[in-house]
Amino acid sequence: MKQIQSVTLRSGVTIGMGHPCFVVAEIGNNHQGEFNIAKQMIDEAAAAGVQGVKFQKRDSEALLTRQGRAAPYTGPNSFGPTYGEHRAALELSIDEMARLKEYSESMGLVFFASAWDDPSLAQILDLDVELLKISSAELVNVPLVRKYAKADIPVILSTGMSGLDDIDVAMAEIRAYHDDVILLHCNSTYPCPEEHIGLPVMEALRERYAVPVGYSGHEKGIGPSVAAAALGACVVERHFTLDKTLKGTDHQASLEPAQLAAMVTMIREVEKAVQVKGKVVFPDEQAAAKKLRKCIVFSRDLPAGHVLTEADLTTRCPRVGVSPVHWDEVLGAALNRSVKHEEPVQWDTLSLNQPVCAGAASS
Ligand SMILES: C=C(OP(=O)(O)O)C(=O)O
Repeated sequence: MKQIQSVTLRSGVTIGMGHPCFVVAEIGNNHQGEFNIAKQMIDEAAAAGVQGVKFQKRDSEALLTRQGRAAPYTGPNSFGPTYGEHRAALELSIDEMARLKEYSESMGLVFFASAWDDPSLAQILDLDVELLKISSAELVNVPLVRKYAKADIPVILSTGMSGLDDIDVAMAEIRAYHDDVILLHCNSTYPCPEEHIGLPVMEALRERYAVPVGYSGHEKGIGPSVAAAALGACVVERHFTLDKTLKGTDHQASLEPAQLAAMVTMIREVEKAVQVKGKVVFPDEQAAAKKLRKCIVFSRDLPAGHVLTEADLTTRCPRVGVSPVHWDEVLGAALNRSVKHEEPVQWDTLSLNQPVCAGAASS
C-alpha cells in the first residue's frame, strides 16, 4: 500500500507527519441556524488559534424518510415541532455558507464541511472547497462516500461507530480515486467517557492504512485531545460553541472559546516537547549541573604522595572539580602535591593507575 505522509491543500496548508497539528473548530450546527452567530464563532475560533473551521450541511428531505421528518420533536432542545422542521431550522443557506467560507479564508482559515447527503455534497462542492469531511455517521454510506471520492478533493474520514471492516470498505472507496485522505480516530459518544477514548488506536490506524491520522474528540475536557497531539495526531478536531448552556444537544460536549484557546496553546507546547527523540544534555543543563551537582573534595589535609582511600574523600556542591561519577577512578590514585580539606579534586593533582575515560570532565 502506498504510504501517505501528508496531504497538501490548495491553499498550501499541509496536514500530516512533520507538520503542525491542524486544529479544527467543529462549528457544526452550533450556530443555531444563525449567520451572525456562525460569523462570531469563526472570529472566536480564529482568536483561539485554530487552522480550520468546519460546518455541517444537511438537506432534511435527502437525509430523512417522510416518517422521520414528520416525527414529533419536542423538548428543551427542539427548534421545531417535527424532527424535519427541527433539522431545517438549524441549517444555513448555501449562500450564507459561501459568505462564511470567504470570511474564514480572509482570516487565513481553512473552511470545510461534512455533507450528510447527496444534495448537500453537491452544494458544498459548488463552494469550491479545498477539503471535505466525511462524518463518522456517513462512513458506511458507500454511495455517498463514492461521490466524495470522485470529487478528487482531499478528504478527512472520521471513524466513530466503526470497526476496521467498515473502515476498510470506506478507505478502498476513496483510494480507488485518490490518496489524499486523512483518518480521524473517533468515539461518537457525546460526551465520550475518557476510558472509552482509546488514543493508541491512532497508531493502529496509521499502521493499517498508511495515511496521516488525527483525532476527533467528543470528551468534555481537553486533556485527551492534547495527548492525541503528543501521540502524533496530525488533526485535532473539537466541537465548538460560544456557550455550553445554549439550546441544543451538541453544546455540552463542545469547547467554549477559552477552552479551545487553552487546548491550542497546550497542543503547541506538547508539539515542541516531543521534538527531541534522543537523550541529549542541553547547554542550559550543563550550567545547572555546575550549580546543582557535586564534585569530589578532599575530606582532610593530605601530604604529597598519599594514596587516596574512601576516608580521604567526600562530595560537595558546586561542581568545580572532578565529578563523583569518577569516584572509583580517583580511589587508589596518589597525590602529586599536598592538598587541603574541602579542596576540589582536579585531575592534574593525581597520579592515576590507569587513564581516565573520555568525557571525564563533563559529568
Ligand atoms: C459529526 C461529524 O464528525 P465526527 O464523526 O468526527 O464526530 C461531522 O463531521 O459532521
